[in-house]
Amino acid sequence: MKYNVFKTKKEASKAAYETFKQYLKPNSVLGLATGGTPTDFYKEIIADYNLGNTSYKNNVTFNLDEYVGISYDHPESYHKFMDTNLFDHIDIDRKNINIPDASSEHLAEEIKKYQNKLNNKTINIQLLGVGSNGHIGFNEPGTFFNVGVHVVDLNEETIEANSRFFNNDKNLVPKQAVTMGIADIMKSEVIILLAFGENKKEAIKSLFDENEPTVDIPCTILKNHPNVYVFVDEEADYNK
Ligand SMILES: O=P(O)(O)OC[C@H]1O[C@](O)(CO)[C@@H](O)[C@@H]1O
Repeated sequence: MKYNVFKTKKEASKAAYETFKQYLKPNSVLGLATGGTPTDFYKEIIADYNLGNTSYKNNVTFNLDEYVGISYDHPESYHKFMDTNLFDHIDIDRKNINIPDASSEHLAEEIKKYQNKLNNKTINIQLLGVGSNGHIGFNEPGTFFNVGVHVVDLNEETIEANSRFFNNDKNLVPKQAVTMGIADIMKSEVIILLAFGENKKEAIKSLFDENEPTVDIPCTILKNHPNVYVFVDEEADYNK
């Protein structure tokens, strides 16, 4: 695991983008994340695209997750998030965008479909954030490492943390999500994990301690991945 500390989220995101670009090919399959963490990273993608340095015409994307129970046009749906923060600003072909359809009435079928699509591709570069409880995607503590795409009940800590996107009202936060599983994430060739803020420090620390990976802190499975880059700001630096 390569560990990189920068003063700010902005600087760390810029450096993470440089690493991303080293691996980026015109036909790379990209695994994408949402939440507060990747926003500056997406700004870097857009800025470089606007300079004419990149094109995403032939890239395929897979998002990690989506809330169950809110529509695509809800401002906090991850479909909307991706359009607003990235897809509306680059030349990606809409038919190459994959995000779990968590609003489907046939969720079990949708999950199967998403799993099949993932099984037929290799994610070349996976972008990850991490929850303060160590979740990656929405794989909450206790999730088995061999699990694929599934519906998850969000735990209290996650609902509390994400209420900042829902007028600070926990009751408005969806209680479930569809998420790629840890098994899917671990198949990615390169993982770029970003973490910003004091509340991520413990999760980051768990990536570098002497302990074996544990389902109690899902991100610790990344110790078993051969090619992970971690970018943090000073507040999330576990050495401080
Ligand atoms: O980036 P945040 O909002 O702190 O959330 C942490 C992580 O949890 C998720 O929201 C769960 O998908 C990730 O997208 C995110 O990186």
